[in-house]
Parts: sequence; C-alpha cells; structure tokens
Amino acid sequence: MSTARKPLFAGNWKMNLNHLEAIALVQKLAFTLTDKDFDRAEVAVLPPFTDLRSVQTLVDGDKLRIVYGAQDLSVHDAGAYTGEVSGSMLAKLGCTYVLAGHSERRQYHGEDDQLVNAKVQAAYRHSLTPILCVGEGLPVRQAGGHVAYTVSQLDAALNGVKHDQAKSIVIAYEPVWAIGTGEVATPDDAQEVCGAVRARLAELYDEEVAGGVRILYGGSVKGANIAGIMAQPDIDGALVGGASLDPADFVKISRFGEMSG
Ligand SMILES: O=C[C@H](O)COP(=O)(O)O
Repeated sequence: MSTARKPLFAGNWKMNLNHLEAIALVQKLAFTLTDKDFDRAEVAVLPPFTDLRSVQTLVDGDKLRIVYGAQDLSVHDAGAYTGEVSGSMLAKLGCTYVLAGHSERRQYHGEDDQLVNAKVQAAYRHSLTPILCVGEGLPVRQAGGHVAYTVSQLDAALNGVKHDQAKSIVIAYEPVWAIGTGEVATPDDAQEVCGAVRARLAELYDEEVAGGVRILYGGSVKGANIAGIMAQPDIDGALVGGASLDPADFVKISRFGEMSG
C-alpha cells in the first residue's frame, strides 16, 4: 500500500441478499464504521441490481459515507436488450463503481476480453468508475504463466481507454483459484502480479497513471489475512466476496485487520 493512494475495500455481494437484507447490512456497516475509518479508506458495497435503489435511499437519507456500485452493466446504452441494465440507469441510482470482467461473468456468461473492453468503455460513457477484474485460473498458475496471462487481460480491457480515463480505473487482481475456495494467494504471490500490473500501466500510459491507479487483491480475503496483503507496496485494498456478507468481518477488513477504528 502506498500512502499516495486511498485504499478501497469493495464488498461484492454476488447473488446474495434481497433489498431488505441489503438495508440491514448497510445499516450495520454504517453503525460500526467511524469517520476515522472513512478518512483512512474508502468502503464500497456492490449489491445485486434489485437492491441498488434501497441502498441509494439509505445512503442519501442518512448521508452515509459508504459508496456503492453494481456488479455488471450492459454494453448498450438503451433499447431492446431484454434483461440488460445500462450504465445510465446505474449512474441515475448514484452508483460510483461497476465491476467489469469478474471471472464469474467470464466463466459462466462467456464474457471475453472484447466484451469486457466494451463494458469498460460503457462505464466511462456514464461517468462510472470501472473495477476491472483480471486474474488467471489454476492451470495457468501451475504452468507459471500467471503474470503474462493477467497482463494480457489488462491490455485487452484497456484497448482504446484514454489517459484521463485510465487515471481513475480500479484494477482487481483475482486469481480464479483463490475465489471462494479459502485458498488465499500469499501476499508475495499477490504482490508479484499487482506489481506487474502497475509496471504495465506505466508502459501503456505513464507514471502518473501507474502511480495513481488503485490495484486491489481479491480471493478469500478475510479479516484474518488482510493485514499481510495490505503490507504489499502495490496492493491498495481488496475486492471481497464471501466475507463482505459478514458485517463484522467486512469492518475488520476495512480496518486493515484491526478490531477497532
Ligand atoms: O469479487 C470477489 C471475489 O470473487 C472474491 O470472492 P471471495 O472473497 O468469496 O473469495
């Protein structure tokens, strides 16, 4: 972690929690997290689409410092695309962030690099900040190709993304073999790839972009293992799945593994 970049802890709820459960969880987070916590790190939740209006109402009504976003968006801006949700709809709901290219979208919904690139572009069209997910599967890791594979996903997703846009992107390195498995990458493993991602950003853009972009780690992050991850120089936070559904553990993660703020 660098002091120049404000850490981000984003809870990806995946397909969990209805809108009433969403309100209860956000209320618990808001009740526990302090201004000091929010001064030190940005805390975001990424609920299912059906929860976003409720979260917006709560955040706006109670002037909460929690920010929120969506797990996916359409590459289209409007029209006859049954089941799709556009970036403009998400922006109208006050979303700050949107995930692009999560490995579960790539794996279960056939999203390829070209589509992920189109989703990154769609996010920028509607002033949403993409959290671009990259990361290798187990066979690639075992063959030692994890850095090259992840960097190639990055290159493809950033195709056509301009310097001013790239400055705001968030990258989440999520090795697929560590997602929901309890098999967390070692801090050194995570740093190796996150460092390579930052170096690639410097090659694609410049030091301003590379030094400013936040790179998150994701994959079985918990309150018990976040401290070692955050000690790495190129890791600026976490994209958290399962543990983000447990308010006590997500608060602990947001405090870098410490119990109190
Ligand atoms: O988006 C979050 C990642 O898929 C990590 O999920 P996990 O923390 O349950 O392993």
